[in-house]
Amino acid sequence: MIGDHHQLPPVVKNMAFQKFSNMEQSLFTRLVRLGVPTVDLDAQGRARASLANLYNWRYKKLGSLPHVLERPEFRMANAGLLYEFQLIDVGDFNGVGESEPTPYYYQNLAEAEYVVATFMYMRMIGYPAEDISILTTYNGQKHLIRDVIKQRCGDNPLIGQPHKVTTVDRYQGQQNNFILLSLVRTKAVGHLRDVRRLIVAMSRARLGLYIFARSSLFSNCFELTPAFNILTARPQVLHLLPNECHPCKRKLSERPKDDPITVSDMPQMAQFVYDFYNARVDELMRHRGFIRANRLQAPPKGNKKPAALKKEDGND
Ligand SMILES: Nc1ncnc2c1ncn2[C@@H]1O[C@H](COP(=O)(O)OP(=O)(O)OP(=O)(O)O)[C@@H](O)[C@H]1O
Repeated sequence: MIGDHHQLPPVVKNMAFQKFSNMEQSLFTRLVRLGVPTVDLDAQGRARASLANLYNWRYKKLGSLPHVLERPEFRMANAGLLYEFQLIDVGDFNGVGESEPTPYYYQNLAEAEYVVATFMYMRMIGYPAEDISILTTYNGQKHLIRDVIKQRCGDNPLIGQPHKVTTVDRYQGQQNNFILLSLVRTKAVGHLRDVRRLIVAMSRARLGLYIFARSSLFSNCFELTPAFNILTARPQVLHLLPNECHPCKRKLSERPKDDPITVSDMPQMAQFVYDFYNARVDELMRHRGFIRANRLQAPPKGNKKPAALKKEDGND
């Protein structure tokens, strides 16, 4: 029998079966708890070793197989992005963070727009759409992200659609090269406090993981500290290198040629992506004459005008 009791258990919808018969506990967990001898696998073959550090603390001694240290795709950086993983702090948009239009149906518009803008940015610098999955911890947010995609780039053949937009729970057992993750909540940690959900969320990406969240909330949650201590050791504003194209020619360990630009919030990212797209389409038209390119809708309007992008002096 094979299983990972550090990931999420089966969903049992019947309350009596779930609580009284304890059927929420998988057979594998039951056997482990009864002291049945088990063998722990001690090497993962999915992700860059740096990404695996976000969840290997939960296992006895989880190292990495040689191919994730040696193969070129694992040695190269992610084009256009300074870091191969980052926690991006997302503030309120027009005074709103999480919202709950109906009970337990959580949404966060700032994160939805930020995630979609990042997806569009990645597409414009050459990432294949099928290499990117968008995950979130709530069904409400999944629907909101799908709506934002439809509105911003749904019918745009230059951008296309991500491989999947779904919840962490539904994505258990699946993987993709690049994962954009929205954690939604801004007032309470909610069900990410279940470390098994955190482990699933952190372990889906092979090459890049970008987490959009209210940083102060999650980094102060005791259960999540091993992962969030690593995440918060890096700056929590998105660092972009828009002159790079996918596939990246920069090694993960190499300093980029240009100084990165930092994005302070969602409206700034949305405006940047809007301008970046228009500049690219104009350039295509200049060089290739007429092309059929959709124009983007104006970026989301906040109460304040988005600030100008900042160039970082040097990079750490
Ligand atoms: N020995 C190996 N050689 C090459 N690639 C490997 C090896 N082992 C695992 N992988 C890669 O790692 C990925 C994850 O492996 P697998 O799906 O077996 O893990 P898992 O434990 O079922 O993952 P999870 O339950 O976390 O989704 C595979 O898709 C494969 O790409």
